[in-house]
Amino acid sequence: MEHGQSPPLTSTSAQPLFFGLDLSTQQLKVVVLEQGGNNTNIATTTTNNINDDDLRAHSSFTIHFDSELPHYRTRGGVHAQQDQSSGVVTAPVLMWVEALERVLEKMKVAQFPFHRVVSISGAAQQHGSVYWSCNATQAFDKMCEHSSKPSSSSSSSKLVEIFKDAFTVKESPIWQDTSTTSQCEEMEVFLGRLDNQRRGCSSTITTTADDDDAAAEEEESKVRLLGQQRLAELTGSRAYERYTGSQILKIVQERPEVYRSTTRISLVSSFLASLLIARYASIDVADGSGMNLLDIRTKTWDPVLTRFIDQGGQRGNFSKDEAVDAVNLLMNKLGEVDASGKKVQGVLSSWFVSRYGFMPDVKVVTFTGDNPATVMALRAERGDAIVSLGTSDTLLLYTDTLASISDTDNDNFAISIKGKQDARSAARLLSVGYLCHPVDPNGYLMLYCAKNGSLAREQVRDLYADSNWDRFDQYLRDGMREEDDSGVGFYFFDREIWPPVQGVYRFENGVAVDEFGQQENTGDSAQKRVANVVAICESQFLAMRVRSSQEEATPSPSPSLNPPGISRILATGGASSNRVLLQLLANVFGVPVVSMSTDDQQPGAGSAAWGAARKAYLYGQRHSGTVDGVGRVKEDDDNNRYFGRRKSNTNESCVAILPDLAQTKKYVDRIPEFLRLEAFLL
Ligand SMILES: Nc1ncnc2c1ncn2[C@@H]1O[C@H](COP(=O)(O)OP(=O)(O)O)[C@@H](O)[C@H]1O
Ligand SMILES: O=C(CO)[C@@H](O)[C@H](O)COP(=O)(O)O
Repeated sequence: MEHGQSPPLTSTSAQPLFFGLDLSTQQLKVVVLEQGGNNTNIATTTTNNINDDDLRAHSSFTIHFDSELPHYRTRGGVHAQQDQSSGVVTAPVLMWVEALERVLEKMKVAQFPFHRVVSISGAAQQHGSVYWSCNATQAFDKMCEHSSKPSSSSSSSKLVEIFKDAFTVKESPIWQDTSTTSQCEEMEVFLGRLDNQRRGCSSTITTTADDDDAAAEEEESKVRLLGQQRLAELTGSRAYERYTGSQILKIVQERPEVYRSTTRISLVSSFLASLLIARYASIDVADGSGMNLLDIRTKTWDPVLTRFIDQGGQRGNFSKDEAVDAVNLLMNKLGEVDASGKKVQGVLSSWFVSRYGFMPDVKVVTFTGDNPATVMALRAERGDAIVSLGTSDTLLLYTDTLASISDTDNDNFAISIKGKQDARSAARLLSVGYLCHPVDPNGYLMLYCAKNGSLAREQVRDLYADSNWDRFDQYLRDGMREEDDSGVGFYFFDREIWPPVQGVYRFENGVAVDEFGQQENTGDSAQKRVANVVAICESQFLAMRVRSSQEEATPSPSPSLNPPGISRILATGGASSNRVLLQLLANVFGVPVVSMSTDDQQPGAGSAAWGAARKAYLYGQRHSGTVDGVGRVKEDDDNNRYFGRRKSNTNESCVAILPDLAQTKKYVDRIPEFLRLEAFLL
């Protein structure tokens, strides 16, 4: 869909509607689903393989931040600090507030039937955080005052006006931020030391008596790795810069007065839900597991970690024994977690009711992260890999085990780490994380995320393919046909998550090609154009493959063609509209790729919003089902609802892209060399 254009709304049906929002990196999207009824609106002409039950697409709307809210001066929806090495990346929180109002105004102009909306849920880019001031409650109250006045569009009632003083931090740190390396280290070292103490092991860096630097370095590395392992076991992931815990710690340390005056901390998802219900909404369990603060098994905030952060980390004066009993401020600021992911957080604020004509009892169901919401949209089953090619390239694997983080023999873990090399391989092993499933209480999502996804492909397209996706596709197709498979490239325009490296490197036959010098020397050679287009896409997908199955670090005499445990990929996100890219993805993984289109005009781009609308449908209204003694729908029925009738009613085969296994063999053979070159960058 062209950004900012709305479809004509022609339906006269009175079927209920379900709203799904997605506040992603580059835009705010709304996907509206309709239950049953005549199918007269957009997205109904597509072969829509998600649309396998009573729900169909009704309409969708978008506000693109860069082009439609230019006064915030974002690029790719964000502000990156001029000094790129600082790693600071933020988004203006009021831009998100304004986007919400603007998208609803757009719907109003298109005569959207707001009165038919029954429930709303939402999704948002993960990990980003929003800091509310003590004025927030006043702002929420103001929303309710406005409702008593007749509907008006006077500037005084604009949401940005109401919320202009409601935040202590105007620029929210987002998932692309990499400025918290030292805070991550602090969190890991802290847990490593605690663990050493627990095991009665006194040999930590602080007690190393001699001044042997190498030994001290080795010791520090051991403690950190032990802490990394502990943090991963506890929260699902080792410390990542983009995760919310280290971001909060940075604010506590660098702006303690701002932290103190913050009354509540939301994720981007729970912030958006709060605007809708005009009070604080709780953090969702799946999105909350991307914070390094939530115990992934008990689904509650970890008291030791939250207290450590509240006290300013290592620079503070943490005392372990106080942790459990003391009033834990950070825990208060975070509020409750919705451990089920299915709660109705409240009803839509009367501000929206009077202004747009919603009914007064519209239910708002817990908002989640964009990746878990995509899983909701696709009804992924255990063993499915979901690849989202949005701003980030993200791979999720629906599983019921926390395999790679809990199989390590803990007591031997630290002892077996001998030096830098081992430390690097151990860190690589922990380069994925785990989130709780958005609604399955026993399910987890293994997560691998690359920061240099679509925007990096766009840069290569602009440098080597005349800023044209068709040309880019043509080069990719040409390159995929070529016999020569000697090229590997790493296009980390921004510092990558793993490996934590910034820069552009291309290798031919294992030797670095010097083409990315001081002057941007893109040249005109056709060979170079093809080589770069192919190298970025192949390397992005190879990285995804090696992360999703950790066995491939060493060459195996008889490697399997597809990564163990993955039999198909469900692809989504803006770049999944590109069939050539999906063919390459199928070839690299050696499994069929099913393209999950949810929107006929920008296929794949609306999955998270679709998943959110589906959540609104499943949990925002009464359903018939087995009811327990206190009137709740039984868990089994809840889970069946999640899976729906996907198996019996799916037509995925018509959009599956099959792998060329001869190509897959080529990629499997290349994995050891790929890993060798990747390690070389570290
Ligand atoms: N034909 C295409 N080929 C490759 N990438 C594409 C194509 N069309 C759109 N994209 C990519 O899709 C990205 C947007 O994806 P989307 O899922 O909407 O992002 P987000 O949800 O993170 O805001 C754009 O940055 C763009 O590079
Ligand atoms: O950081 C992650 C996942 O860990 C990203 O996937 C963000 O959730 C942003 O999503 P997109 O805007 O790329 O969809």
